[in-house]
Amino acid sequence: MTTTSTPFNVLVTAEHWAPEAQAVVQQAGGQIHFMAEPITAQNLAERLAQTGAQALVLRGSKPVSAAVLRAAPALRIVAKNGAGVDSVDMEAARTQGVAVAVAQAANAPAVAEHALALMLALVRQLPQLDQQVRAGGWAGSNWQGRDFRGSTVGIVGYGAIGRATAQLAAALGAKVLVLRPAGQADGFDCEPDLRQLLPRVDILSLHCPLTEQTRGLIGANELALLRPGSLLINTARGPVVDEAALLAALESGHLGGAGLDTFDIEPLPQGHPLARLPQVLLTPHVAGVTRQAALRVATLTATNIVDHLAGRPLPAGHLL
Ligand SMILES: NC(=O)C1=CN([C@@H]2O[C@H](COP(=O)(O)OP(=O)(O)OC[C@H]3O[C@@H](n4cnc5c(N)ncnc54)[C@H](O)[C@@H]3O)[C@@H](O)[C@H]2O)C=CC1
Ligand SMILES: O=C(O)C(=O)CO
Repeated sequence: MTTTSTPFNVLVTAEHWAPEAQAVVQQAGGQIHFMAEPITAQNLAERLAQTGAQALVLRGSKPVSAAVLRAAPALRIVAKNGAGVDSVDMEAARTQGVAVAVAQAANAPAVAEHALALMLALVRQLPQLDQQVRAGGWAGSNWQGRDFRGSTVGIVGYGAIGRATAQLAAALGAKVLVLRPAGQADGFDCEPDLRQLLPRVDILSLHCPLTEQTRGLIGANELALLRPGSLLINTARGPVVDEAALLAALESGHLGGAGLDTFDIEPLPQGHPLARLPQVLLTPHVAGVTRQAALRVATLTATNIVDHLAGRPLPAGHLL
């Protein structure tokens, strides 16, 4: 059992957390506090100050700004209950000596399966076929689909999720091309230049974090470099893609379809133009949320907190 020397407080940016994760914290002497939605920078700062929390469990993309961190002098770790820390001011955390940890790779298999599900559904035009049958249509042998096997899948962001997605796609017979410095990544071909990679792929799947370098990484120029009829899968973060450019590429027919789990604004506003396009599959930022992944993520997040507060080093890749 993990223990820290003194009792500590953990604030969770949600109303629930897996009981198994709570048990890990409580057995180490931690007291858990929850927060109700909506969570803003202001009420998060207030609650951190009020609870004197040493650890913050970040569920979802709640704003952990410099002001929030300044309001929490006792805080020693922000533990993301997941992978993406784009809502955390990393520079301010460094300045204040607050560690930022992720549940590295714990939801990767789930996100990879979701990305692959989006790819297959789009390649086989499942949304359109489903609608056709419901409307009384029956294309039958007049329909011609296309194989996923033999497609080239481009992977941008070859970390835990990118690697898992590449493996699943390859297992189904796709060629994989990874955006990475020359050489090979686990046997997959690599291309170091995004502009060279884009015209070589049928499906582009995004798995990089949202950073100042990746914001708008896929804009109008990049979309134009994709082959006509290509597919875009974004389970990373909405702003990695220029949403207006994406819409234009879909409406012009240059892009054959898109599978999107993440958006500029979440929840996706009602009546959003993307929701009017039949060649677009939309899911509500749930790629990483399976029962199994949620449990792995929560218990790893709890272990990261307990270990860090006890002065034990976290495994490589967990502490950013
Ligand atoms: N839709 C969902 O439910 C989920 C989405 N995510 C998103 O997926 C992202 C990736 O997660 P993991 O694979 O676990 O993270 P990771 O840290 O294991 O991998 C990220 C990879 O992206 C690479 N990268 C960083 N900047 C890049 C750039 N400019 N160009 C190309 N590659 C770049 C890194 O070198 C690293 O290999 C998260 O940051 C998060 O935004 C993560 C989990 C769930
Ligand atoms: O882990 C993450 O970053 C998420 O997007 C949560 O599902």
